[in-house]
Amino acid sequence: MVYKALTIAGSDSGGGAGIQADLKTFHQLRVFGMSAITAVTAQNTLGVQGVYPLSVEAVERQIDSVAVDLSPHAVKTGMLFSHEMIELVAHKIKQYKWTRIVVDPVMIAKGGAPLLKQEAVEALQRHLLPLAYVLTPNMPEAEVLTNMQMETIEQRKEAAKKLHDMGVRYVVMKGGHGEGNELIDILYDGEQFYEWKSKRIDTKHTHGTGCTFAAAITAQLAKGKTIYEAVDVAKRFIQAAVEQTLQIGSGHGPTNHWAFHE
Ligand SMILES: Nc1ncnc2c1ncn2[C@@H]1O[C@H](COP(=O)(O)OP(=O)(O)OP(=O)(O)O)[C@@H](O)[C@H]1O
Ligand SMILES: Cc1ncc(CO)c(N)n1
Repeated sequence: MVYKALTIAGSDSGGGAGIQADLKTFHQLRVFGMSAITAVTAQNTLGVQGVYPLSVEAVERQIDSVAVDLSPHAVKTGMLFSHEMIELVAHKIKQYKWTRIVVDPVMIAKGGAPLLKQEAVEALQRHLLPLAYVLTPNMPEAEVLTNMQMETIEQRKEAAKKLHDMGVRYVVMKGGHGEGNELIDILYDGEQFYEWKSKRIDTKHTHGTGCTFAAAITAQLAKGKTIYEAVDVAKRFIQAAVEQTLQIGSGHGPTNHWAFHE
């Protein structure tokens, strides 16, 4: 059986985040990767030098081409940039009756460059969250989506409940932006919370951690794994990828997509 996953996201020329991180992660987890590119970014380990969105029509064609011929088992969304693109993606998810949807609500790159227009946040809340099987916000993204504070674990759990109320099936709150040496990722399934704790690795090479983590969840869901199993593998995948970074580029380098073996 060949498991297939589609990523609808932006291209990172530097290869560490976006479409490139997703495809490398799918591949490493033995899932056939396909892509619909929403925007091309000129990007490296030093930052984002340019953002060039594709037309809605170009994205629609890519999604249709994949959908009619290659039927993905799971779909991930990353950088969507505008409300028009969000509405299109929501429409396509409904049209093709896709259910295993992982929405990574990408808003800004680590260096601060915007990857989603501010006015598109409402479209994300209205159109995409209700279709999300899994939502993987980092702490600043969860703050924007819920208008709630994320300082304590209790506050993050309350925010997860609110996101669940907004229509998300499973909320995975990433803990990369937290304080202290311990990193806590939280899964909320509407009833219970599950926590993954790990030691924060002291490195500046964390470009693309969020994309890679969400892509690993997507790959596991494509194989029919449960959400708990998917997050568990993703956590181990990202831990190994940050632990064994490649030390390339002179800024915030990419993670190592070769590091984890199932
Ligand atoms: N320094 C670190 N050491 C270990 N794990 C980390 C580290 N930084 C992030 N992670 C893990 O990586 C995953 C992604 O978390 P994070 O909150 O950094 O995502 P993100 O901000 O969306 O990343 P990006 O915007 O760079 O794609 C989480 O599982 C988190 O626990
Ligand atoms: C294209 C793209 N998507 C997502 C991120 C977030 O890490 C990034 N830096 N670039």
